[in-house]
Amino acid sequence: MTKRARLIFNPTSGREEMRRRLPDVLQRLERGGLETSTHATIGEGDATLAAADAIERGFDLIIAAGGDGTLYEVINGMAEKENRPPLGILPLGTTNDFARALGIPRNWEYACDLIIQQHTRSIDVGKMNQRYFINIAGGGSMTELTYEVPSKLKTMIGQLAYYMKGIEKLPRLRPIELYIRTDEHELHEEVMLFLIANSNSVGGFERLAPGASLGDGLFDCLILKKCNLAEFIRVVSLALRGEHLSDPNVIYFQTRSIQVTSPDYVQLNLDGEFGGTLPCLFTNLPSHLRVIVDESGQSSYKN
Ligand SMILES: Nc1ncnc2c1ncn2[C@@H]1O[C@H](COP(=O)(O)OP(=O)(O)OP(=O)(O)O)[C@@H](O)[C@H]1O
Repeated sequence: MTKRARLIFNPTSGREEMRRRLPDVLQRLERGGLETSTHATIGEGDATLAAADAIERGFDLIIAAGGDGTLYEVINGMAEKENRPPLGILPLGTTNDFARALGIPRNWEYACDLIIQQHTRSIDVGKMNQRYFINIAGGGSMTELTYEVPSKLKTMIGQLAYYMKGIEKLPRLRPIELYIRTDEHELHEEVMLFLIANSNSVGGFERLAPGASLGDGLFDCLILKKCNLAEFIRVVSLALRGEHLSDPNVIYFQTRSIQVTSPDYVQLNLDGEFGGTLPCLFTNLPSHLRVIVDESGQSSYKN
């Protein structure tokens, strides 16, 4: 039976690939039995409204085409609804951390074929106050950098934009004072940054949270204690190799809910987007969303 899909795409994502690909994508989905209508996003927040609207209109499937930013917005439109149809992903953004965590290929034809096959997997969703995330949340000086890169700039120079911004920001590192409370831990610490990971593939740091699994109902929490620039750089280079968890400057634990407060003004980053400021409560919503994945080769998916 033909199913109705709603394709929500960001025409500015990546190198504007979706603009060129749209007719081919629609044709391929149609041939695979998915009658697909589209919504091109017009700016920030639009994908959230479009996803909520698609659920209300009873679509069988929602497809998010773009980068992590688009995906974040779509999930925020879906997470509070009672009925949540499966979510397909066409990873056409500059960064596609989440798609990579699920083993969804960047190749649009292959990604379309996965959506046609509709093999789903239930994944945990992170809730932070009234917002939702799937990859990672965090706060601290370094985590402010991702959403400061304007979308236009990202389109033009892609991944390079992140590195430029990162380098610019390094001398501005400053510690923040945090109070952290979970069922198991209570901490009061001066920290450089804290990260709450849901998946294990984050911002090019594939081994940042090696224990994180999208289906275990737990967050992997990483806290980098106050340190100097040399120590900071050492931890970052260890993190690239996945060897940072035993560093004395790193606190690591798993938990299902975590409360974070601070006397400082601390901005939050949710899946690379600005996510408000502290205080906040993070809760893991186990198996909250069904995402279409590759049945055969989920190399990086851990269960
Ligand atoms: N028509 C539009 N014009 C400009 N920005 C848009 C438009 N539609 C959506 N956006 C915004 O663009 C942001 C970035 O989108 P997305 O993540 O899909 O692409 P990207 O920048 O290539 O990838 P990433 O953010 O993963 O690096 C989204 O957060 C969204 O709010």
